[in-house]
Parts: sequence; C-alpha cells; structure tokens
Amino acid sequence: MRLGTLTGGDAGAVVTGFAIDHRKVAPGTIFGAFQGTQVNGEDFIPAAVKAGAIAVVARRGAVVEGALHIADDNPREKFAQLAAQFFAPFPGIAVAVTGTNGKTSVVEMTRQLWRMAGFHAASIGTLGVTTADERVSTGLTTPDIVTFLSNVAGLAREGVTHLAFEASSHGLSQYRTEGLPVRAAAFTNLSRDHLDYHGDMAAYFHAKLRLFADVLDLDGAAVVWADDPNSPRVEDLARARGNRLVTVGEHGETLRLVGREPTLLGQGLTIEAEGQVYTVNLPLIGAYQAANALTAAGLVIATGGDVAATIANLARLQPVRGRLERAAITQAGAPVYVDYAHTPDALEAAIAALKPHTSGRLILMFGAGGDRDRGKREPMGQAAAAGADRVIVTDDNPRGEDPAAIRAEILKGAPDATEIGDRRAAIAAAVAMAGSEDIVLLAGKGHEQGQIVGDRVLAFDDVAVARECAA
Ligand SMILES: CC(=O)N[C@H]1[C@@H](OP(=O)(O)OP(=O)(O)OC[C@H]2O[C@@H](n3ccc(=O)[nH]c3=O)[C@H](O)[C@@H]2O)O[C@H](CO)[C@@H](O)[C@@H]1O[C@H](C)C(=O)N[C@@H](C)C(=O)N[C@H](CCC(=O)O)C(=O)O
Ligand SMILES: Nc1ncnc2c1ncn2[C@@H]1O[C@H](COP(=O)(O)OP(=O)(O)OP(=O)(O)O)[C@@H](O)[C@H]1O
Ligand SMILES: N[C@H](CCC[C@H](N)C(=O)O)C(=O)O
Ligand SMILES: [Mg+2]
Repeated sequence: MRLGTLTGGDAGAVVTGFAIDHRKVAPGTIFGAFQGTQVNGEDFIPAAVKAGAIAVVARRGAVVEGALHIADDNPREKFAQLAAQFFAPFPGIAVAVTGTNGKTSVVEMTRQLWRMAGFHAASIGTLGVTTADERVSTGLTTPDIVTFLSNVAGLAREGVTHLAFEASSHGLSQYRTEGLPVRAAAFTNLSRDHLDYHGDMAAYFHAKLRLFADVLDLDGAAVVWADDPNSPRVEDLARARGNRLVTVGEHGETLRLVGREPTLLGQGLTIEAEGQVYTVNLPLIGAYQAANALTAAGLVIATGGDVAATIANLARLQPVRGRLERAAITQAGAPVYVDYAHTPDALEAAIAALKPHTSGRLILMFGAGGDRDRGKREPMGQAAAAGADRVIVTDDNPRGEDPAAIRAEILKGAPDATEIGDRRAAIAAAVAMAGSEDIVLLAGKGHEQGQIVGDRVLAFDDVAVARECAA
C-alpha cells in the first residue's frame, strides 16, 4: 500500500507497517506518537524517523521533521482508522462487549454459540485470542491497536468469519480496538472499578459508552443486559442514534428471563422470545453466568442467529476458564471454586452464585491487585464480610505496592477476617478449614498463571495450588 492511498496525497512511498512504540519502527512504518500516562510518545518522534518512519500521526502541535506529519486533534483515533485500512480485510462479523464484569465470559460464550451454529468463530479478550483450535495469550484484555488489528486480520486469513472481542474501558478511551466495522455491541453492567485511571464513575461510564456512541456501526445492534440500573442510559443512546436494540434479562424484551431455577450442576432457565416460551438447562451455576449466557445469545441473535436454535444451544455451553471453575474437592468433601471476582460487585455475584449450593459455610479467600483502584478495596472487604461465613484476606498481584498495606485496606471492610498474606498458605488454610457441607471460593485471579510482585511474575495458578492443597 502507498502512503498516498492512506493520506489522500500523492506520496508514493510504500507503507510497510504501523507502530506505536518507536522501538518497533522499521523502514516504511507509520508511527503513532501519543501522549501516554507514563511518557509522551512525541518525545520518540526523532528516533522513530531515524529508524525509518515515513509518516507520524501526532497532534497538530507536535514537531515532525524528516517524515510526513499526519496531524490530527485525536491522533489515536486517526491512527486506528489508517491502520485499519492497512490491515483489512477482517472477519465479516465482529461484535464487541463492554461492562465492568462479564466481558470475557460473554465473548467466550458468543464464540461457543457461533461455533455450535457451524461458524468459524474467534474471541479476543483477557483470555487471549481464542479459536476452536487454540488460545494464545496477549497479556492485556484489549491489546494495543497494532496488535489488535493484526490479530484480527490474521484471524480473517485463517478463515474466521465471526469475531467477538472485549472492549475494556482503558481500551475504549485509548482507541485500542477501533477501525473495523462493529455489527453489534453489548453492555453487561456498570459498577466500581478502575477509578485510579478514570477518576470518577461518570468518566468511567463515559469511556464505556464510547462503544455505543462512536464505535458501533450506525446500522448495527445494541445488545443490553436490561437488569442493570445503568442500562437505560445505554438503551436511550442506542435509540437516539437509531441503532437496533436487543434487550435481555428480566426486564429484557428480546429475550425475557421469566424463570431461573438452580439445579445441582446448573440452572433451568425459562425465556420468553418472540411470543414463545422456551426452557433450557444451562450447565453453569449462578445468576451472573445466566446473565452472561443470555447476553451472548443476544449478540448471536443480533447478528442473524436463529432464536430457537441459539436458546437450545445454551444447554451445551462449556465453562469459561477461571469463572466459577470447580478446581478440586477437599478430602473432607468440600468443593473448591476458583473465580475471577476482583471488584465488590463481582464478589457479591460470585458469593450469590455459590450460596444456593451450600448447606454449610461459604469460605472465601481473596485479595486485591496493587497499582489498581484503591477505593474498591474496602467495599470488597464489606462485600466479603456481608456474604461469606469465613473470610481469609490474602495477596492478589501486589505489583509495585506493599502487600500488607493492600490487605489492611481490605480489612477495614472485613475486620473479622483472617489475614494470611502468602496466597499458597491462604489456599491451604481455606481448604483445611472446610468441612463436608462447606464450599471454598478462591477469588480474584481466575485463569491467571502468575503472581505479579514488583516487576517480577512468579508462576502461580489458583487451580493448581487448590488441587495440591486438596490432595
Ligand atoms: C494505563 C494504561 O492503560 N496503559 C497502557 C497504555 O499506555 P500509555 O498510552 O499510557 O503509554 P505510555 O507508556 O505512557 O507511553 C506513551 C506512548 O509512548 C510510546 N513509547 C513509550 C516508550 C518508548 O520507549 N517508546 C515509545 O514509543 C508507547 O508505545 C505509547 O504509545 O498503552 C500501552 C500500549 O497499548 C499499554 O501497554 C499500557 O497498558 C499498561 C501496561 C497496563 O497495565 N494497562 C492495564 C491497566 C489495562 O489496560 N488493563 C485493561 C483491563 C481492563 C479490564 O479488563 O478490566 C486492558 O484492557 O487490558
Ligand atoms: N454479569 C455479571 N454480573 C456480575 N458479576 C459478574 C458478571 N459476569 C462476571 N462477573 C464476575 O466478574 C468476574 C470476571 O468475569 P469476566 O472475566 O467475564 O469479566 P471481565 O469484564 O472480562 O473482567 P476484566 O475487566 O477483568 O476483563 C467473574 O469471575 C465474576 O465474579
Ligand atoms: N483486568 C483487570 C484484572 C484484575 C485482576 C486482579 N487479579 C488484579 O491483578 O487486580 C485489571 O487489570 O485491573
Ligand atoms: Mg475480561
């Protein structure tokens, strides 16, 4: 592709790639110079040009010498649009999911439902890039725009026609997942998280709403979990913009959840759709997993899926890695569940999911990540103290913070909890404490394979440690 094709000018230089990190610039690259949270990417423009950048997308005020300056008030957005032209074609149907909790689960379930319908489907999110054949981790929920678009294009080359991806609030506010047509966008819920980055709830919600205000195709569908107090805002936005609206949940109109009966290993759902009543046995426990399954079904239906077949396929959903995953049974006979709850609302949801399944005590072990929203720690403690019968506060990923200080902030909300910093010792204690009627819930790290301490990642897997402790 020639530079002029992208910029509308007559520049004939051949574009060889895109980069947002000057260390990845090669001759022929278009470099995106963005002002970040850590450093100002504009400082690296001279180095990028030296390395062979032929054009630089940057603010009007930035100084670019020796390469074409593609100036824009919103360089991240401009860069995404140009890079998308370079990387296209993409899978014919792409859908995006935002919300505080449930994104990973919804994209994974959407992928599974599409596959059951016979499509070559993939998902991108916290679990990495997942297809029917493999899963490759990317490290972030929403990788940087270059990685994202090149992955999406790679999937299309492999024959993937249907893609579901997570649009995190960080990703949305940094235009990390832009450029490709989005046929449907889903909203799961909004509760406290990431206020270290966004400042307040209004700014956090605003970042998420970008998916519906800017990213979703004008003739695409908005799929909304209708039972969240914030859902009407999303619905109003979709109506005002003329998007098709697909609502799911007890207050939903497209898929109305009229009954939910927990069973031993799952739940029976009664769903009203298009004037018909359907019943299906979802093989996953917890109201939150039913919500995510219905949202996924909404996305599939919004992109042309058959209503009856999609609802019937819910009976064949496989568990999502690290989300209420049953890791082990203790010697006393207590099941040990691993879940990725790392917000107050998610802890509440995970506790509520397990409560109907225990006749004894719910023993909860969790911590909170360092260098992340500090204000959620005390409410996480409160949610734990209110819902669980025994609470152990331990370390999650301390990152650059003092782990004892993180625990102390959680303990303000759960003063009666036991404090065991070492996560392995805490898991061992929870397992040892459980009697035959009890349930153990290990929350916060889900599928994660490492514990981030300082700038080191130490191998750690809650599921594996639970199995060792229960053996
Ligand atoms: C706070 C945050 O979101 N940071 C992300 C963001 O960084 P930034 O734009 O602030 O970048 P910066 O480090 O200040 O650098 C500015 C610019 O200079 C460039 N640069 C920098 C150094 C250099 O030597 N040369 C150079 O060119 C950088 O590539 C960047 O474009 O863009 C980077 C590249 O895309 C990301 O790697 C980085 O993620 C950091 C590592 C991170 O921890 N992010 C977490 C908080 C995150 O994004 N999490 C969400 C999860 C949310 C959820 O699921 O709940 C996610 O989507 O994964
Ligand atoms: N619909 C929901 N309502 C409330 N809590 C939920 C919901 N879905 C998931 N959770 C809780 O949030 C945890 C994380 O779920 P999931 O990974 O699907 O969300 P996510 O939005 O992708 O999270 P992240 O922001 O870390 O990527 C689950 O383990 C569960 O505890
Ligand atoms: N996507 C979330 C994951 C948090 C998981 C938890 N284990 C932690 O480290 O806080 C984040 O980056 O905030
Ligand atoms: Mg996720």
